[in-house]
Amino acid sequence: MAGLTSLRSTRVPFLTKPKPSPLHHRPNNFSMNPNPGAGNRFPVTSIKAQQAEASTVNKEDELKAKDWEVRMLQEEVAASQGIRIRRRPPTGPPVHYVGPFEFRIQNEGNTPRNILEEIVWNKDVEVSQMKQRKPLSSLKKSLENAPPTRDFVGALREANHRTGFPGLIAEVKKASPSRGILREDFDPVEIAKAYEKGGAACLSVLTDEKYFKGSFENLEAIRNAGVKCPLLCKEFVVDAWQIFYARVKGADAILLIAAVLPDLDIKYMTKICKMLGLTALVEVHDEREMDRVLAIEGVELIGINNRNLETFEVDISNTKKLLEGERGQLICQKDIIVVGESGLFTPDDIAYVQEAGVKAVLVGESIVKQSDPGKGISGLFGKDISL
Ligand SMILES: O=P(O)(O)OC[C@@H](O)[C@@H](O)c1c[nH]c2ccccc12
Repeated sequence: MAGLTSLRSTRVPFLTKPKPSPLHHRPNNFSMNPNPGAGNRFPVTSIKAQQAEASTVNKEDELKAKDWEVRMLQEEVAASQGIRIRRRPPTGPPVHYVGPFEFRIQNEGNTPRNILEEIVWNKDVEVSQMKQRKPLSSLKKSLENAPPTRDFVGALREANHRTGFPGLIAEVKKASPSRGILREDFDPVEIAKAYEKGGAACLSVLTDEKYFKGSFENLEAIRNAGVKCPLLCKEFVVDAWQIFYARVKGADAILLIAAVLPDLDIKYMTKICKMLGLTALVEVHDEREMDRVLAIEGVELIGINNRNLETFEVDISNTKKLLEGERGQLICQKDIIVVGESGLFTPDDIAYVQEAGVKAVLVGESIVKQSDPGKGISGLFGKDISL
């Protein structure tokens, strides 16, 4: 993100003088008349109305400029943390913009650079529309009578102790941008029940519709069908509103992606999760993201994604790489549970990530594709883990 990192050096503060406001152009006798009404060409009321109108226009312009500057600063902070995903498509400064960022937008296309960025940009629009339909105040009302959440981390630890294998988070996943449709006859409740019967400790339910063909209805239906496993809402969170929404729809845990969220967002959102009784699964893909997340107080569950969400490349040795040396030691000291995510198909794969240090795994494709997803679990572990 050279554009952002180079911002500081290219910033030329207030090179251009602020444009005079329309009020500066008023005729001399326009508003300074100490004796209004006497021989004035402009009636006083219309002068006041014009002044008021001009000042509202100025205020609006000013607010737009401030809003834009805040966004530029947020992007600068994100870039300084190595985050390559831009939260929204870049826009030029508002009309009449004068200020430190005026040389900022240069040669930047507003097409997403990769699939993750595209998903995030879409999510931003989707969430702002959903927020209008269901404002936070109404979500908070729905939560007044919500049943308590289930202990997601507790279920993983318990399964790990009981089976000697990493606790399984089995994913209810119909499709993905990298693999297309995984299963045509997709009944989310039936799949969820089969997973539970097959020994899954927790379930992950994709809720993104556009790219993963999931939905919040699926999450709600699984919750209401009497499934006891704690449920992870698998979503691209860009706004704290989504956390409240997930809780209303029956989630016990929610995904936060470090490639998308700067540290401050992760801190703030993990606090909101705690307040709502939800577990945050904070997902990382490389060393830098792992180090950022390890420096945040209160994170108890970290997922290592073996899939690069920008390129779709899958490499399960990523889990091992990120748990080697001091990072692994720090994770042990902090008693953090690590989840090995994506690309796990065989008992050997499970043994490999377990050896690397994970206490849990997140698996979708290899089990959802089986005609009986419950039996798919025995195939994955090489053993029936339901007993
Ligand atoms: O189907 P797989 O390769 O077993 O992967 C499951 C899960 O790890 C993957 O769906 C996933 C991990 N992190 C994500 C973030 C968003 C969407 C999807 C994901």
